[in-house]
Amino acid sequence: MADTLIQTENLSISFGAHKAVNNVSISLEKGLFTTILGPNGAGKTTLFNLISGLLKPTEGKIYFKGTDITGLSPIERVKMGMGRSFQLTNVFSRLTTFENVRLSIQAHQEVGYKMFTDYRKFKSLNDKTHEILEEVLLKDKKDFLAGELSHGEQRKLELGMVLALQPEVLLLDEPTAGMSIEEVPTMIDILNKTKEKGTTIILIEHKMDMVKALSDKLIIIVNGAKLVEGDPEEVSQNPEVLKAYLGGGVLNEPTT
Ligand SMILES: Nc1ncnc2c1ncn2[C@@H]1O[C@H](COP(=O)(O)OP(=O)(O)OP(=O)(O)O)[C@@H](O)[C@H]1O
Repeated sequence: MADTLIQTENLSISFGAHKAVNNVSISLEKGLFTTILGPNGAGKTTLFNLISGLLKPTEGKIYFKGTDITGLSPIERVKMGMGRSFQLTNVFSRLTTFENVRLSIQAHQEVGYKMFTDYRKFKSLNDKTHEILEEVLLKDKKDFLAGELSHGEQRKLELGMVLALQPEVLLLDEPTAGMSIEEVPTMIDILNKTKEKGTTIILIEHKMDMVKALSDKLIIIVNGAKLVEGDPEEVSQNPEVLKAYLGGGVLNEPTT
């Protein structure tokens, strides 16, 4: 049995009278690729916001490697090894692809402008930037302004900027949203390689072909509550899950 990396215990949040996340207890294991699935408005992004610290729960606890992190800020959680993508809001469109990734590494290493006087630091930073650009398949675009990249390339850049933070666990909310169908397989490749390197990945995704290609474990959220979690094959045959997906079609069809 793999080690638990993140655990939520009876996690809830209400917006007014609406309980967007309702008493959710889940375990996210080290090394596993876990996908969180559920209908629109089920509470998946809100659950991510609670795990990454953007929202504070009304009730319940969150643990990272056994430590209670419920009261910690998002930045403190990043420093502990939790990385989350933010739907392009962190990409600087007037900097090059290369500069965006390098800045992210610099921020993580807390290296200021003084590094430009230290050649070795400068070189190791540039080498690391090249390495990440290669991982996210953007080496050829390194000198392009981020604003000139296609939407799909910007999503890869965003992923590169999160990888620059060397996270132990990566929280990805629909990383292919808005991408063309042709670009999706490259994102699947990148995520598979990231997993092979030992990063634990938690994904929110609607594209079933992608979910099937990547997931070791599924967690189904419906109406803010956990319906079921477990092995993808078993979960996708679960009668309650099929019912929640209106007759079972959704889990068996490749969708947009
Ligand atoms: N800050 C907020 N204030 C009020 N209601 C909110 C807030 N954030 C989310 N909600 C509500 O909580 C519910 C869950 O939203 P959430 O975005 O988490 O769903 P989701 O499962 O990620 O949906 P989708 O798949 O469409 O992205 C929705 O009804 C949404 O309107």
